[in-house]
Amino acid sequence: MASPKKKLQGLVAATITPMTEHGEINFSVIGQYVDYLVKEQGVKNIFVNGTTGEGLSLSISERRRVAEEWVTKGRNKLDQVVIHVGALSLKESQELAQHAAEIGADGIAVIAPFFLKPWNKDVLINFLKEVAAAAPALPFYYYHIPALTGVKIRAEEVLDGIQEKIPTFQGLKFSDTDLLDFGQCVDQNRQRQFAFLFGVDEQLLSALVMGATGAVGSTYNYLGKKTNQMLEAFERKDFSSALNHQSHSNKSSHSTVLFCIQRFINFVVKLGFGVSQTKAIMTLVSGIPMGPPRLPLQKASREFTDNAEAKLRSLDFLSFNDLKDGNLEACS
Ligand SMILES: CC(=O)N[C@H](C=O)[C@@H](O)[C@H](O)[C@H](O)CO
Ligand SMILES: CC(=O)C(=O)O
Repeated sequence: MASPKKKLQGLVAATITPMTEHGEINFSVIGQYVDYLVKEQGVKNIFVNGTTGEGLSLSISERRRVAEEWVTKGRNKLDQVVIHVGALSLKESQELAQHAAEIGADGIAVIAPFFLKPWNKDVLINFLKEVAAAAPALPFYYYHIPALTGVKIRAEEVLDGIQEKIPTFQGLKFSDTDLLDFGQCVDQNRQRQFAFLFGVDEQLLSALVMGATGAVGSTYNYLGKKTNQMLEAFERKDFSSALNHQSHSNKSSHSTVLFCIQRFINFVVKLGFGVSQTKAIMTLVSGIPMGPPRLPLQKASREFTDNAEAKLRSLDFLSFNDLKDGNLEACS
């Protein structure tokens, strides 16, 4: 049984896997990356080898080494390190789950298998159960991301009775825009101490209203500080500040943080939000080289990186320096 440890809450950064220009993993910057998240963004939880981390584009031995590096460098600095261990091969997934336990990770998360797919909730739960059983002392999270897995089984159904099947089940990472399904997950599990982690960053405020207890996302790598202020305002039940996070009321509604976060994410979405975009933006904002993604081909992403810098520097609503310093009040 999982030890009832501290509940995972607040912001969780979906970490990028830094790479060299040749596409090899650049382990040497992970320590610096931990410090950046903690000191500059106020983010102390991470989700490793997920979508943003390109977990499914890495080899199993790379995934093991990446997980080890984050756990080692995060020791005494981070609150929780959750490792995504989903894979098409149950054996590989179990191997990664066991490995996560051995290295002292704080939890594991698993997506639905996405090639030969589970056709109903019981088949999916049985797969998740087999993975969870390989790490019987680690909190287990189901990572619901139907747009990418193609597994459209509603999360509400997956959660129904899951704790009886998976005793280590501790929460849901919900990366979908169906707020009805998300709200049902919260409502149907009120007596349980599950973590409800929302994964569509641009809709976080709406998800908080529906009962999200935290959020996992790519944008918390570089918008963590501002998003934390929104969470704090929400926590104080200060909804107008959450929506309009600013100390001076004489600014136009366009200068509000929520809308600035939204504008910024919208800008990235228009660039074609993906791992290469996230890597390029994080490199520019943090100064830590994230390199190209493993996929797609490196040349294309390097072209993108050059483009991204020019575009980021010419945003009409936010200066590059204000973005870097997290001064989203400066949004105009
Ligand atoms: C598909 C994907 O990568 N989703 C991320 C996490 O679940 C989010 O953090 C998005 O990157 C973000 O919400 C922007 O759309
Ligand atoms: C965003 C997220 O949670 C992931 O990259 O897996």
